[in-house]
Amino acid sequence: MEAIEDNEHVIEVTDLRRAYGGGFEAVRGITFSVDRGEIFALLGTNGAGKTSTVELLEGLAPPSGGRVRVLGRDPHRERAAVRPRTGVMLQEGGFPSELTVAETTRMWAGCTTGARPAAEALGLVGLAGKADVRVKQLSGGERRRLDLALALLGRPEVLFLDEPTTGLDAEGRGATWELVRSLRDAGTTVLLTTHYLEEAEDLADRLAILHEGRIAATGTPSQVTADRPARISFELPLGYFVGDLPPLAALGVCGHETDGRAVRLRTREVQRTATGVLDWAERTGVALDRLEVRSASLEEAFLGIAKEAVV
Ligand SMILES: Nc1ncnc2c1ncn2[C@@H]1O[C@H](COP(=O)(O)OP(=O)(O)OP(=O)(O)O)[C@@H](O)[C@H]1O
Repeated sequence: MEAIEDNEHVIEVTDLRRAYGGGFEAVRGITFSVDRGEIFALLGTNGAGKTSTVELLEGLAPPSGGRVRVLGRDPHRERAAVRPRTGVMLQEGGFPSELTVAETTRMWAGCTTGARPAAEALGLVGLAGKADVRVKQLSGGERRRLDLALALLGRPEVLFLDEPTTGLDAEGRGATWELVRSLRDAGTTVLLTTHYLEEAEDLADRLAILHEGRIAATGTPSQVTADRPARISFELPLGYFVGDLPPLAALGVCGHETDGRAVRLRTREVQRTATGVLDWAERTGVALDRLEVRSASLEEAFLGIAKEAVV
């Protein structure tokens, strides 16, 4: 099979659009690319267009506008060439529930060219001990892991993971993240959708936040959070109020909240604000309890984007 050049993008999406039967446009001109060995996360509110986009990447439907390339090819028109080189983990894997885990995996392997041995795929996702259990008896989290094992059977170069850790407990989620990282380190390109922002923050090399069919923010997790205000929080001693601090605007504060003695300041100039607050505490001779300085999390960036878009 012809391989794409190393310097080309493994996934390339240009001004992509998808309209449904009634004329509703779920994907409204998005552009991004994913390089070999990168983990790219698509985030977004419900109905933002993540699944609609991933289905186009998987070649399940043609776009209504724009262009999509996976491994240098059109995944819809050249599906026969692209599909064997990709692994797909859908939101709801549909397999016969009466079969055992091993039977299901072997059946799937039978339809996959160059498949890994079933036991190896099950071992990767920690299901080796469940080989003889019927699929219907698996827990929700175990079914998710079986979905992942099936997606990995063909040693895919590109892996599409649609909400891979939904229903998994903290341990299962951690194990899946570790597996995805090791696949990435071995050169697999991963595109995932997720509702867990800490998952994207932890796992993704780069990400895009979709909102109403458009990309509202994209970059590395730290680029996406960089222009969001950081937070400085502390508790004032009894008898002191936020009005006792120097004028907040002069400290570079762009917003604040108080709750009893607790004060939370938002700032884009963390050093200036923190120095101003600590200088004041020193001069006044007060101790600030529970002092914390935190840069914006992806969750704050996400909520900010959703809120701005509503205004
Ligand atoms: N077959 C369809 N016909 C018409 N509209 C559809 C169809 N499939 C999806 N939509 C609409 O397109 C929009 C995007 O849906 P999509 O499933 O891509 O969102 P999503 O970001 O994956 O959402 P979620 O996080 O809820 O899974 C939604 O408003 C949805 O109702």
